[in-house]
Amino acid sequence: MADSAETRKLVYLVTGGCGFLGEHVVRMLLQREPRLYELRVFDLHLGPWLEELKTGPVQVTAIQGDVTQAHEVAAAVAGAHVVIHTAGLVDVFGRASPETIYEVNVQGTKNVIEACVQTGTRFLVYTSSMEVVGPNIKGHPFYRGNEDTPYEAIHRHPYPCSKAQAERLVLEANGRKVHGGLSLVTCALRPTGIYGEGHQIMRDFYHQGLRLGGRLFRAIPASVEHSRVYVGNVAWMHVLVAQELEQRAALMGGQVYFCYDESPYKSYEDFNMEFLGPCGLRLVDTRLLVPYWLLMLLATLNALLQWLLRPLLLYAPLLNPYTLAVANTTFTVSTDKAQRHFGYKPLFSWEDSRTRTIRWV
Ligand SMILES: NC(=O)C1=CN([C@@H]2O[C@H](COP(=O)(O)OP(=O)(O)OC[C@H]3O[C@@H](n4cnc5c(N)ncnc54)[C@H](O)[C@@H]3O)[C@@H](O)[C@H]2O)C=CC1
Ligand SMILES: C[C@H](CCCC(C)(C)O)[C@H]1CC[C@H]2[C@@H]3[C@H](O)CC4=CC(=O)CC[C@]4(C)[C@H]3CC[C@]12C
Repeated sequence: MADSAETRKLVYLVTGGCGFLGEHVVRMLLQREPRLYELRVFDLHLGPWLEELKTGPVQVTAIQGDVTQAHEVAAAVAGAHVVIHTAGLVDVFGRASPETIYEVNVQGTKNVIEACVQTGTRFLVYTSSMEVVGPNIKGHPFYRGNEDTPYEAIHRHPYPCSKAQAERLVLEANGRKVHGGLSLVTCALRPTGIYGEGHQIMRDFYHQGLRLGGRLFRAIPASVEHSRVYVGNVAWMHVLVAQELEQRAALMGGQVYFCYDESPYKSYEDFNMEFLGPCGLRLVDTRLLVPYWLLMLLATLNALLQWLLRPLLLYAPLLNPYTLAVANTTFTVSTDKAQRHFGYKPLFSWEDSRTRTIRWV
């Protein structure tokens, strides 16, 4: 029934559709949006897995393009009903320059907004980040906070600064008149640290553990808690928002939502052990041997080395003053705003999310 030509009439565009989150959004749309007629997947680097999706009832159009190029974005957006903008440069390790991070995350988002306005696309869902809130440069904990919790969101690092700027642009664009005279409806989703199939840092930790004889070394106190969210639930939340934006425009337009599910609050390292433990790794407590001041010193040395070596090679280890500060600051969310506004409930239980991730690692 859902496959009849009359029910399939919507065109969706997913920017960054070949990334870790983007691929899950693309697959979720194909599974859970019966009104889909065409799905445009826009990315700088297209994945070979897209080919296998082209045989189904939905027209899957792969578009190799760059969000920093306004004309490429406008061509991809033209005729789309909904844009899900996940493309971004996720870099907290100093791999890219601050200018490039701004170009992709801020200018790229401006281009997406302007393309919607020019071409008459009315619904825009933006993948923001918890990082637009915190942890802030003062290392203040954010404990079981929600979208209305007061918090000093002050940042210096280019990644959170660029995400915050882009999120503001998206929210301010809500209500703008698009081509044809109707209003643009926008909203932003703020995932906490995402995990699941395709999470590259998890694989890196796994390989690092193997190299160290099946051990990883605890650097951060177990009492520092983080919220984490399964990629399938983040994708589901994007799909649900996209589906509900039209009917609930007055309520949801211009709003932000944290992405949450039933994943337990744990330290970054203990949480990773939920998956790496069953894969044969163990976490060794060396915190008494490596005190925080020594870690900070190592992180600062890494930053200095990165700067010194930059003319010769790219040195970008996981540990730097910023990642250490994020890993060492409690950031947990507790909210039901997405449930109240558009009926979100996690699609995957914690057990499911854990099993799927372990299988992937
Ligand atoms: N990974 C995480 O824990 C979190 C990620 N986010 C946000 O989610 C979004 C997706 O992140 P991930 O999937 O983790 O990253 P990712 O790096 O796996 O995916 C980003 C995608 O965007 C594409 N892209 C980058 N620059 C582009 C450009 N100039 N033009 C077109 N496409 C471009 C990349 O090729 C990639 O496929 C990002 O906006 C990120 O800020 C938010 C919170 C947490
Ligand atoms: C890589 C960090 C852990 C290494 C710490 C060390 C070296 C002491 O073991 C990761 C700790 C927290 C992560 C970030 C957090 O989950 C929030 C994020 C949100 C985003 O939008 C993008 C990714 C990230 C910044 C994420 C990046 C890795 C950590 C810093």
